[in-house]
Amino acid sequence: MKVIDTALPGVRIIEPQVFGDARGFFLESFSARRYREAAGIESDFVQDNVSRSAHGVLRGLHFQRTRPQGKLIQVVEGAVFDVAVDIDPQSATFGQHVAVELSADNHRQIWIPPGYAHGFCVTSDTAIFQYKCTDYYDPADEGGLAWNCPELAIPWPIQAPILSDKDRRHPGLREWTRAQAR
Ligand SMILES: Cc1cn([C@H]2C[C@H](O)[C@@H](COP(=O)(O)OP(=O)(O)O[C@H]3O[C@@H](C)C(=O)[C@@H](O)[C@H]3O)O2)c(=O)[nH]c1=O
Repeated sequence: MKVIDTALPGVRIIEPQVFGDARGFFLESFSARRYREAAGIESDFVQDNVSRSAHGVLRGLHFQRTRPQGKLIQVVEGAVFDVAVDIDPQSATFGQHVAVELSADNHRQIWIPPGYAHGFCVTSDTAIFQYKCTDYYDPADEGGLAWNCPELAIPWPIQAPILSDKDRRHPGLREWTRAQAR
């Protein structure tokens, strides 16, 4: 498998080895020892999630405030534009993002360590999105940032995405940072 570093500390793109034959293909989507040795993922995953979304759906930007989740993400049907944002005010890359296409065709995964905001939008007719998490979901701990915050300047490939009510109400980076400092 191939591991590609990104501009954000610890955020890595992983290309699993794909074994194709006349029947289709096979790949290992996670293996604790190899992902630790090759990609530096030490984590114990405790929760696996699957979501299905239609074209133009955007979920994000999400994080958990006190129990941040590391996420190992892949798409098993369709394609998404996936984004991680550095939300650590002490970080040299605070406010910067990494974006990658994850699709059922390119088999790419992204590893986002705990402490980043994450979101994606669906560029295919539908997408099935699958991810492993290093901590449990806690609705009381959820935080969010506005997907279209001008300071983040994320080049989303979709202009008028379909959002949840919750995702329409998130603050921008500056407002969120100010609220943290209080
Ligand atoms: C995320 C999550 C949601 N839920 C429930 C809560 C709610 O009723 C329903 C839908 O929740 P949401 O609207 O928050 O789902 P969604 O917008 O898909 O949330 C996800 O977005 C992506 C971008 C992430 O990074 C994930 O960590 C997660 O925040 O599912 C769980 O039971 N467990 C979970 O782990």
